[in-house]
Amino acid sequence: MQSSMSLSLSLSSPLPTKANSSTPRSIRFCGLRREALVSNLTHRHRPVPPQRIQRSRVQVSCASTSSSNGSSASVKGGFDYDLIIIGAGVGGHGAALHAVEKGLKTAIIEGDVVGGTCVNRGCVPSKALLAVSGRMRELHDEHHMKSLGLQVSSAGYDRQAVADHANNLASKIRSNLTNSMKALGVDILTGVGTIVGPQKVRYGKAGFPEKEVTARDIIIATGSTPFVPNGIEIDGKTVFTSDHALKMEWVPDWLAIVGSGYIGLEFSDVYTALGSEVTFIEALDQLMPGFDPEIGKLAQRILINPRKIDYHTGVFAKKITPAKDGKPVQIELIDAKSKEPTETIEVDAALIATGRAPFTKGLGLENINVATQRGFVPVDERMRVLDANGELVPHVYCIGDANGKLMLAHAASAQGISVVEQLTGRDHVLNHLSIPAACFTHPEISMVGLTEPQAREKGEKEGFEISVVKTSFKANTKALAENEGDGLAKMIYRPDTGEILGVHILGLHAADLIHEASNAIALGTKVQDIKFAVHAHPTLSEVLDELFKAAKVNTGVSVNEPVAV
Ligand SMILES: Cc1cc2nc3c(=O)[nH]c(=O)nc-3n(C[C@H](O)[C@H](O)[C@H](O)COP(=O)(O)OP(=O)(O)OC[C@H]3O[C@@H](n4cnc5c(N)ncnc54)[C@H](O)[C@@H]3O)c2cc1C
Ligand SMILES: NC(=O)c1ccc[n+]([C@@H]2O[C@H](COP(=O)([O-])OP(=O)(O)OC[C@H]3O[C@@H](n4cnc5c(N)ncnc54)[C@H](O)[C@@H]3O)[C@@H](O)[C@H]2O)c1
Repeated sequence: MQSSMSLSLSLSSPLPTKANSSTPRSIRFCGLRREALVSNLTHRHRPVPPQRIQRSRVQVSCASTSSSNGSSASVKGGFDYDLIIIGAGVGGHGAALHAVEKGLKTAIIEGDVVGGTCVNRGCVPSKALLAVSGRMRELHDEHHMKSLGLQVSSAGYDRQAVADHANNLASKIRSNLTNSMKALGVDILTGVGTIVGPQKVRYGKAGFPEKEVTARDIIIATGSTPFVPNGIEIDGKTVFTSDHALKMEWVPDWLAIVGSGYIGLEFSDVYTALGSEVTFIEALDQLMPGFDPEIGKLAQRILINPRKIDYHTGVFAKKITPAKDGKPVQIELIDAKSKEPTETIEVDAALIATGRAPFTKGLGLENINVATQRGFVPVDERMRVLDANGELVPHVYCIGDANGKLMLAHAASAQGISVVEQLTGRDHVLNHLSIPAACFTHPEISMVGLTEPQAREKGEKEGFEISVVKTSFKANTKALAENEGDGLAKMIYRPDTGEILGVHILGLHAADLIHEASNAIALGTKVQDIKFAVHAHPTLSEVLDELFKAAKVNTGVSVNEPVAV
């Protein structure tokens, strides 16, 4: 199990960006327009030979047409396709759309439903539930309402209608994704895909004859499933994972959440808003160990302490037994270091949020001499798959959760686009340190780049100083108008060069605010330049404006200083 936060640390490379103005405008993926994804691309490019810049002539529309491979390109080398993608989650979808746009004859193989984890069991339904919890929280906050001059009689909810909202949203986005691929001419092949040899994939559904297809290049995009530690028995009713929780079949009075990462924290926001009491069980010594420690502490003050949440840290859930025969769920805890039993707690239900495991079984990796590492497919910085000897496997790439680099939807998609750029003649390395992440609690938490301890460590190793600046939401007019002054933004940067190393935000709409910082990192924009960018007043974006303006950079060169007129 790897957290995205810890994984992001080892990655670095600079990243300027070039937006692609001819990207179709009407396709949406998990709320992100395609051009937004493309604009996260880069760099280190060599000129593309003109004959390779073929564009699909298929017009984008959301009409549901059967797929007929709209790409005008014929496949060189006698292959059925230029590109086969195994897995139609957000990573596969992003890669497929970019591939047809680049003129590649493309097929995508899906063994279950289009959209994968994010659309069906992840980002999409969880954000629908979080939209409900945000409103419930606000309506129940009498003090907040009174200070705005509002009077609201007690707010309630209809559990089934809440569940339907999440489910309907997933269906809608799933059908948008499917239609966008069909409209662009991606062949959607149904069945579980297995690599049977170089450039050859077999796929099929149980009860149907299997088929074989060939392609010049293959992208593995098979994603992940919930990781459940040994000793924990899942019954899907009283002991469950996020897959079950998203169906919102019931709201337990007392819920234990094992793991205080993204999933644990987001679900604690949902369940406490709907009336549950929550007990966190976290193996590490503090809650939310993946966040910048200062942001983690503040998150504890805002998101944990005032709510009906208690916690046990430094303990493992060694054994969990579902409720049965009138007995509640039993959770046996052991000390994370000594492994000695500490206590057994009894709750109504337990949500297991202990990370994700790569979904790579049955993929036939042994047929191309690839040995997984704890299930993850080993790749280099260009997502090219490495074999058991550490050599590149020609024509095979792996993107998204299955490679474990950064388990986020937009990272999977950006990796897919990056691979297609390489396949169509432009060298490309994605800067993972420019990829933002967000936790959609109320208020939200977001981050990009290094945490303060990581930046300090890097500075010590590489011999540079770091500086930190902070701004509070309490000084922001818009936040105060909303009566949402709780929050902090901090930036870690190099005072000698103005390079932005990391930005962390906790506060209203933090997930949206982070993009100014992530784009600055992606584009290599320095603090001394961005501090002169103008922000509309009164907006939350002024929180970042204040942050940039508070930074003190001394490059020894005065050309960037403002000129008095
Ligand atoms: C509760 C929850 C909330 C989340 N919220 C967010 C969020 O807000 N923001 C965010 O960025 N990320 C979020 N994530 C993470 C995000 O869902 C994943 O990072 C993302 O889905 C990974 O995309 P992927 O394309 O790599 O894999 P997946 O989305 O997992 O897709 C893989 C697809 O491959 C298919 N497949 C697997 N094996 C085969 C095979 N052999 N043949 C054919 N098909 C196969 C699967 O059926 C699946 O459809 C969340 C995750 C969870 C669980
Ligand atoms: N908003 C988002 O972007 C979002 C939301 C949900 C999920 N995700 C993605 O899904 C992935 C999985 O999320 P997650 O929260 O399950 O994983 P995570 O890695 O973020 O957190 C898991 C936590 O569980 C703890 N843990 C592990 N085993 C334990 C045990 N036996 N007992 C007690 N604690 C234990 C770990 O120390 C860690 O803090 C993440 O990597 C994230 O990228 C993203």
